[in-house]
Amino acid sequence: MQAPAISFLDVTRRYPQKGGSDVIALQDITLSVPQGAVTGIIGRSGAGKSTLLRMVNGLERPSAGQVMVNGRDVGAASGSELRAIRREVGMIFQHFNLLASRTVAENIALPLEIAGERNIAPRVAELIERVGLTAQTNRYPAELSGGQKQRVGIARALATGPKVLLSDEATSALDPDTTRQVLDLLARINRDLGLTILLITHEMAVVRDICSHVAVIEGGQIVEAGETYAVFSRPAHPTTRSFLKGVTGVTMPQFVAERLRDTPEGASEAVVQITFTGTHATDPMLARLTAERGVSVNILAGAIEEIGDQPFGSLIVGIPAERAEESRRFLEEHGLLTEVLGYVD
Ligand SMILES: Nc1ncnc2c1ncn2[C@@H]1O[C@H](COP(=O)(O)OP(=O)(O)OP(=O)(O)O)[C@@H](O)[C@H]1O
Repeated sequence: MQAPAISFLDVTRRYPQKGGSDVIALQDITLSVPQGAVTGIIGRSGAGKSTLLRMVNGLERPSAGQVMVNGRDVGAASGSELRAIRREVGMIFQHFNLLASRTVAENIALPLEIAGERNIAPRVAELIERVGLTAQTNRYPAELSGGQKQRVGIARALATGPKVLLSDEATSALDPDTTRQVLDLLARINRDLGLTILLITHEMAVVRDICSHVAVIEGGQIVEAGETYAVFSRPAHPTTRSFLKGVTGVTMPQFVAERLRDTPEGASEAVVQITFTGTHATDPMLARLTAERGVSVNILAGAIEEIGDQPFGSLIVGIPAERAEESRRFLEEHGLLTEVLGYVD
């Protein structure tokens, strides 16, 4: 197996407080970020996301443990070694951090100038084309939309040819359409350049849309991590479940919600949510349930999305109450996930 692009090994970060106990921003974090993948770290405000991200380019150092980037120990690096790591790690920001007095081209050229590169113009032109800003080459940041500013940020981060791109809430200041476009651009860059992307976000929709892997952080600890489709289909931690509310799957139709109750006594149907991922998504399991077991299934709502490159389907169905348990077992045995949401008369 390929070595991870980034590994956090038992990383703790404490901030000493004058006259008080330390703030523990991160505690015993162990996490691998796979090469060439898009990995999302999701958490609420204050969970420790920024601290974790900033360790990858040495803006923060661990109080204990190690952060390895492409086999190099960032926490122990100094001087030229740290500069070498930083050339391999680009970063984009929520508020873009562009220089107002420089044009699009001049902002993108800046890291190349700092690195002492010559013959910068062709490289800048290529980067501008990659992010779709050729018509804006000589504009100033104040003349650009938020999405265009973030494209400049992305081109600037790519200028020195990094292997890893860090994204600090890059779409949090953008509207949903612009967010979609910027995420599409990041996904394309990940594919075309094989760049590893590590992003932090507080929105599960961002994880759903571009991350193949996800880690959920709370109170400075990773509470759940794995491939996105796996975490989405079987979220184990309550925090993950609360982040997932409304982000995937189907919403219960109003006419069902109004009649739903918790107890099965005397009910005619059980209302069951069925989730299927990967290859199971296209299996005609409901048809088989009817054909093989003679159970008639009443489809109430459904949606199929793509999560982490895998089909991810959710259905809400009505199943005759007295056959519900047997039907659930049948579906689970064939790799689908089921949950009884309630009962209707
Ligand atoms: N320099 C510092 N000194 C003291 N405490 C700090 C410092 N930086 C961060 N912290 C604390 O560490 C914890 C984690 O902060 P961090 O900024 O990493 O969280 P976050 O998840 O990125 O939050 P947000 O989304 O609000 O930026 C918080 O409790 C924060 O107050």
